Amino acid sequence: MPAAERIPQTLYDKVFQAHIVDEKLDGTILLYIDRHLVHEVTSPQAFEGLEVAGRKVRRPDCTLATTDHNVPTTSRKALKDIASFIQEDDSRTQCVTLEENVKKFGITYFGLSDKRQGIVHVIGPEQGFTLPGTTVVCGDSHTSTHGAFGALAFGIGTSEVEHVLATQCLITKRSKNMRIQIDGELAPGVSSKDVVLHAIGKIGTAGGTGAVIEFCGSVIRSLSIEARMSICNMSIEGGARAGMVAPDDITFEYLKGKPLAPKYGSDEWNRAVAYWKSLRSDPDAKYDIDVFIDAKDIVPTVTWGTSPEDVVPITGVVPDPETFATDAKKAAGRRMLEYMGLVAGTPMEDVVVDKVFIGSCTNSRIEDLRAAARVVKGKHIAANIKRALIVPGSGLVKEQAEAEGLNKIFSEAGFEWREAGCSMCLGMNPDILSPKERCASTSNRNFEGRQGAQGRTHLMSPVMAAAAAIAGKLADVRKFSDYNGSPHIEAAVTPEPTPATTEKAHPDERIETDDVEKEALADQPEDSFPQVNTSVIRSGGAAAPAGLPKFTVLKGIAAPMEKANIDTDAIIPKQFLKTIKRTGLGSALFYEMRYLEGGAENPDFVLNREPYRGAKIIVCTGANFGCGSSREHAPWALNDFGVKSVIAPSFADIFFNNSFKNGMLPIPIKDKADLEKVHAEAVAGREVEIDLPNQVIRGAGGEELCKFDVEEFRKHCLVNGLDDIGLTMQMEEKIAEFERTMSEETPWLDGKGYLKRKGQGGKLAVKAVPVPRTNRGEVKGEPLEW
Ligand SMILES: CC(C)[C@H](C(=O)O)[C@@H](O)C(=O)O
Ligand code: SF4
Repeated sequence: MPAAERIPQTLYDKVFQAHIVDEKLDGTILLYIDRHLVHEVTSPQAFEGLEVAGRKVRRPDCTLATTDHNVPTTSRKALKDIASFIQEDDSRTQCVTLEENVKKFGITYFGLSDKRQGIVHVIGPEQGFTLPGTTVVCGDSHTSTHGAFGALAFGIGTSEVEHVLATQCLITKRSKNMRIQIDGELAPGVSSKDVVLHAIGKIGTAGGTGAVIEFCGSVIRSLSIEARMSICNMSIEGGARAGMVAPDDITFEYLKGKPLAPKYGSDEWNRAVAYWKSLRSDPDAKYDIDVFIDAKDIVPTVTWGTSPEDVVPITGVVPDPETFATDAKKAAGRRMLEYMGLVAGTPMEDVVVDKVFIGSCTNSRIEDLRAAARVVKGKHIAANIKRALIVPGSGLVKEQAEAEGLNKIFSEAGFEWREAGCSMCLGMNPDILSPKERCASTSNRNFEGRQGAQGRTHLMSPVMAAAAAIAGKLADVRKFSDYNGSPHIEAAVTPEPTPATTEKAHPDERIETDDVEKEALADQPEDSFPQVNTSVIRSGGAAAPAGLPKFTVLKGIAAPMEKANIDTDAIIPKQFLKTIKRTGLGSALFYEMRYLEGGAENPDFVLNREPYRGAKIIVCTGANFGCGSSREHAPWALNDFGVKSVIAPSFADIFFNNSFKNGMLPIPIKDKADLEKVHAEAVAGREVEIDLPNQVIRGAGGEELCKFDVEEFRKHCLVNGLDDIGLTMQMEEKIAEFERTMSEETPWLDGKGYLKRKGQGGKLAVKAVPVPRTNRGEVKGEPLEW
């Protein structure tokens, strides 16, 4: 597959190129997907869509499902089945629905009685399902985690989940190349989480918009796979589509003996490793954005605000919003301090904590637990700590930790030792914060209400969370007597080979951290796609079902908003993700902002005021609209409310995609003067007209306010109301041909054992039965859930 190229390529270019099934004139690409992970929250509507259209899952052998977000983390000793185990109705429905779907569609599934169950981004790597050079997707934004293996891994929305289930392909575009190079040596007490929090603080939450980040440099090379996963995991918090690390001996070492990896020492293994070794950026490859970080500038880092970019060294103080660059930033900063219950100037080490959460797909792997256990060993959590939870990322992590006695160390120190799941990372299960409770958390998002309505989250590394639990307040782990001076915690055990990489510093391209540059980063042009002359866009023929209402001209009231970084947790909070339908979410749109405590409408919120109650358009002057989670519930809620178009300076990638899949039109307008014209109309309460065929926005009197860009293929689908799954299915021959080549060139990607169960249909019972072979054809005797 990896043919020699004349144009120097990055790691991302190589993996992307190797998966192109078809490319249109406008740069729209049909990309083959090797690995699809599925969980209960973002899949019900996708399976329903398949069923309604009478479609099958194309590659059950390349699809792996588990249940993680909704599951209680209490003891499973008395577990009979998921239906009787989950108390909360909607959570139960979602999990039971997944079990029905995996049976119906013949997909491998790790349920609660299977020790391989866990957070979807922990189990994929653990099983060797995630492999270098693969494309990996999941209806979940933190799919970026898998990039640690040199995979191109990214989150998708539910419509795209359906698309991949049906076709094993996705319609996409090339991303920009971004490189974050971290050189030097990490000091004791500084971990990969500090590296990524520091990087996000530097680039901002929109810094990586439209880009795939390659993490490189001597620090990355020295890190274990687990640590690399923590870094790639939070690429999404830096706004990027994905994060990647070139595979090396550390990667190969990790994969040895993994159930779904090629068998170590076999011809297939050797062939795979030879291919994987080619997955390095060419020495003269070009990056659109380059960032350089010196390891000696990184200290243990914590967040103070409600966005992952609000970071400060633990030795610092709560920042003063009055010193921020613009009025909008000052106002946002004031709101954050109020929400977080903090006073500017307070030393971070004086901030008292109520709860501690060590878990999530960022930091719930064995290495994280070992590091935290080292800090708490022989100590006890402070008297003011109401609860301290350790939630292993998977049943296998839990088992390993117990074998090492870590559970004992934690229990003796006063921590709760829980079962695997997402838990208090977003609290879709019963593990939540009470209002105003403050949490030291190893998770990845500190958005308002994320861990519980009005909960206050501070993000940090596992050793820092452990230190906070012992101190009862945010604490500098380096001050723990037996911790200071010990070697770096996440150094990989395998000796580092000397790779021929491009990892040299580019001093003249280093970026500074001020806000102006953060914005400039976010504003990098998105569409520099090469025009490759292959086939032309098909128009929807008879075989293309017209599944969506057509979008041509939209005229209506536009609601003005001014905030930057409006995240999808704010658009639709987690408690509403438990639905298995796409409709009915309109009343929950912007729930926390729209309603006061007790449920009355907040009269200050724009959508509660006339004439905006009937808004069809939102005009937001703040950048990065729709950042955060991949939940398609966000566009569903907007759509259900009646909003069909959002206009903003920039959008987060997944939200942007998800909107089009629902017949909605997100319009990025970078020109401040143009955006201000539309915003002024919205503020005046006048109607705005969006004319998609002519790509013009007009005022109420028909006068032109500005023009806008839209990709040709997306416009075509919107104007004609086309279901793009139908369009992709017309490409059957090309997809089948791609699969034939793939089976010859990368045979280790065919899930042989899984294929065996293809076609067993809906007759399977949900019970543990021994499966003689894994998809590698080896005898394992491990029970599967069905
Ligand atoms: C439920 C899912 C859509 C969501 C995501 O995409 O990130 C969740 O995992 C989260 O962390 O908010
Ligand atoms: S971010 Fe949290 S909720 Fe989302 S997948 Fe990871 S652990 Fe689960």
